[in-house]
Amino acid sequence: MTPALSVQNLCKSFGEFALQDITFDVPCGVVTAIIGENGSGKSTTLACILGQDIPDSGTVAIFGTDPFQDIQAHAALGVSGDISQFPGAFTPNQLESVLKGLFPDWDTAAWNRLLELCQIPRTRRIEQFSRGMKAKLSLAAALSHRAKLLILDEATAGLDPVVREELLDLLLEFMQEEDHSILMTSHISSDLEKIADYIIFIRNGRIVFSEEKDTLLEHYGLASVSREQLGYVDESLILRRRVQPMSTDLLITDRQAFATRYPDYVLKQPTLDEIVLMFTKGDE
Ligand SMILES: Nc1ncnc2c1ncn2[C@@H]1O[C@H](COP(=O)(O)OP(=O)(O)OP(=O)(O)O)[C@@H](O)[C@H]1O
Repeated sequence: MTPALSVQNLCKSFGEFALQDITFDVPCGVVTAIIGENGSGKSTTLACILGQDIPDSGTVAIFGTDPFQDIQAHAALGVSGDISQFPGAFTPNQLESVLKGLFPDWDTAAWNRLLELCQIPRTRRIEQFSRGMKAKLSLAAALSHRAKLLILDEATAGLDPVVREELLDLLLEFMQEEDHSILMTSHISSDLEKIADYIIFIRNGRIVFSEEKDTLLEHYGLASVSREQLGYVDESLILRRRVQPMSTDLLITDRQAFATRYPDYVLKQPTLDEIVLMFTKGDE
């Protein structure tokens, strides 16, 4: 099946920073999250996909076609978060008039429902909105033009837990349709643990790993071993290691196998943050 989004060998340099050979697909029906430290290249990747930055090389296909040649592919795309900036002088009602003209499939009923649900005032200027209100408005707009692929850049950043939960519920509702997909960036691992199916970790402009979230959380393990215990551990089970003052942390690829072979060792299921930390601070 044609993926919702296919990114091949994307490269983009800004002085010392270089996005290098970014390649991944977002299959239909899947939520893919790009994670990584500040400045690792997440937003640049999205900006290249959306044509806001011109890549030095590489290709982007949305539902199999070049989004810059095929207007239909563009209409299939909903954008939210930092990358979607609406004119502050507009009210939501004025914004709707513009969006209706831009998107032939505009769904007025969905827009009305979402504005009601998110308690967005229709006649207040957007520049007077709080960050949470802007985030909800931008997601409402993305969800109201019957997009099949949502691209969300830090869509839940800076929001209180209640608003975050509301936005995540809207995204989960969007994902009820099997041909819908999401590509998102986020630093909030609890959000990702709730909605992402696939995790792509970028560091210094390169993909370090891309893996199913369930594989990361269900199969990986985090062991804490003494120097003596470390000597007995089968190297082939160790993905990353991080030396601590009193022990060594090991990121293990097969938690079950490790638990069977070393039943007395301290071992737990890692969080997404701990996995990222092991890839960032640990050694191979
Ligand atoms: N228009 C630009 N001109 C020059 N440098 C840029 C530009 N856009 C991004 N960069 C640089 O590219 C690098 C990656 O930035 P990017 O915004 O993609 O990171 P990020 O992973 O999204 O970070 P964050 O988590 O902080 O949002 C940074 O070093 C940034 O300074």
